[in-house]
Amino acid sequence: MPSRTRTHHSSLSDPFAAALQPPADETPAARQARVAAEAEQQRVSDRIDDDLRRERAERKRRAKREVRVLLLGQSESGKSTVLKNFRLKYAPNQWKAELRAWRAVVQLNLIQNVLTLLDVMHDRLLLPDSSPDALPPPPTMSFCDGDGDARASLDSTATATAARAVVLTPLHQVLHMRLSPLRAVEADLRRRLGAGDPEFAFANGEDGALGGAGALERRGAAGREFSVRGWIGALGLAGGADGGDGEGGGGGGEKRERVGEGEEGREGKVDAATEILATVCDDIVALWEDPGLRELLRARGLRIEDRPGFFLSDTARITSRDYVPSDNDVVRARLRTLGVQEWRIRLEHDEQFGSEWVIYDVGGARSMRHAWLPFFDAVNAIIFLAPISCFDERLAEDPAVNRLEDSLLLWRAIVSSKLLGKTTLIVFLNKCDLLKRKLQSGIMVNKHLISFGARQNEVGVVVKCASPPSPSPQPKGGVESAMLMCVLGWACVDLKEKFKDILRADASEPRTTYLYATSVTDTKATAATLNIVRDGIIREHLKHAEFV
Ligand SMILES: Nc1nc2c(ncn2[C@@H]2O[C@H](COP(=O)(O)OP(=O)(O)OP(=O)(O)O)[C@@H](O)[C@H]2O)c(=O)[nH]1
Ligand SMILES: [Mg+2]
Repeated sequence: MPSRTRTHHSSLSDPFAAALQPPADETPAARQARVAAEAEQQRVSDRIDDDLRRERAERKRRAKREVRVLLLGQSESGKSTVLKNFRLKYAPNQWKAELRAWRAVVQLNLIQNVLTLLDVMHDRLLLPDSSPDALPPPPTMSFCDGDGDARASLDSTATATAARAVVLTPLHQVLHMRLSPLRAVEADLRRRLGAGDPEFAFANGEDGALGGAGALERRGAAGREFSVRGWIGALGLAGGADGGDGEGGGGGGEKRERVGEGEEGREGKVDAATEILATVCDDIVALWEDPGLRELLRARGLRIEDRPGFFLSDTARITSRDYVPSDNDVVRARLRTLGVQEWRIRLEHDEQFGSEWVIYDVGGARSMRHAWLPFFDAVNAIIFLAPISCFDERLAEDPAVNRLEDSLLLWRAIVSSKLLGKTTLIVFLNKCDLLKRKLQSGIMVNKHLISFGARQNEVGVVVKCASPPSPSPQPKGGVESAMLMCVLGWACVDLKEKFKDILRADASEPRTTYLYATSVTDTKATAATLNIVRDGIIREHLKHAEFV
């Protein structure tokens, strides 16, 4: 056995090879067993190599099939809401399976609505004779625009005076007292949804999001906002490989109990939050329908019904013991995003190319925007959300900045980015429903947006449009409604132009860009828009991949 002898000799200078050598006195039977074992080891090793090769090839195939989309826009622009719409439309079975898990979030939103009302009353009940200065600004999430500090302070003085004129009664005191236990329920729900977990955080100004806010503001809706790094973790959803849907950015951490099931799921009984909510249902309804409180809200310029996560109109339904959130409840529920969440969505009933989508949902607050950059060169398309209803609001993180101006600045940064030169850009001019409501209440766009100054004197144009030129049909509701449609149309058309102007002036490369006026809480209309968007993205993707 010359070769063996040779190997044996070479092993003298190689301690590792020496260790692997068969003993010099190996018997034929032992040799046979050894050779068989080595062959088996080789077979296993080859199988592992094959598996890895197959996995790599599958990953490559998948990457070709995958469509990657990045959702961008300031906080509260509607990014997560678009993601929800996408899942509702294209992964309906998984969506349905998760509805129940959203119950705690909707309950938390409702309780936060109630606590905001209690805070508004609290100051009034505590300070019946206080001076106007003692009253803090209204607890809106974003700041209403003023024409500078002096004007703002005049406004707040007038607001405080009007609020002081509202009389609260002992009934308000009783309701306040009866509903106060909801503070503990709120804390409990927050804990169940992830408080104390380093992966989760509250928006209590940790990122400067509430800078410059007054005391009530800090206690108000914004201060209460709840943030999560990932729904799957917060809601205790199964997610991941089986469902073809999971989260990357926020992954890890222990699996919490399924909050949607809570104690009920484990023990067949109703959980504490649900039980307490059921017992205070009538008090919540009484408080929300109370004329005195409504007057106080009006006096303080607080339109809580326009705030994200508003559920007071659905109190009876949500506080029932067997409440399961509807599609629309989940779409309207507010859960602020932290960091970047990666969602893998396998489109149900769709086997063709483009059946796998990876959607990145990011936190939109200023302090989180640095985390967007690493995803720029990895996506086929960006859906940019610009909430156009916020023309009269200022950024929570920087009250000096108008929210609409911030969106325009963000848009400019995106179109001028060289990294995004080949990326399909889609803009959703979002929250058109809220814009319509604001215009209906008499607020004018050009009063708040400096860059719309040129339009300031063109209200006449709107008035002239009161009788729409034929052949446009007269909208239902007569001249007033026609005027409103005109204002809305004018604002949208003008804003669309504004976004296009920026694209023309600042784009790093010329490219197709799609702009849509949306209200993404309207799931039916959004489903139709998403279909068009999906087809457009796939077409662009195929073009770049040189498949067509
Ligand atoms: N009325 C109305 N509300 C909307 C619309 N789009 C989003 N919302 C609501 O606005 C709130 C904020 O939406 P999100 O999707 O959470 O906003 P986001 O951009 O993900 O915000 P961050 O996670 O903070 O970056 C939610 O309560 C939504 O239901 C819209 O078109 N109309
Ligand atoms: Mg979000």
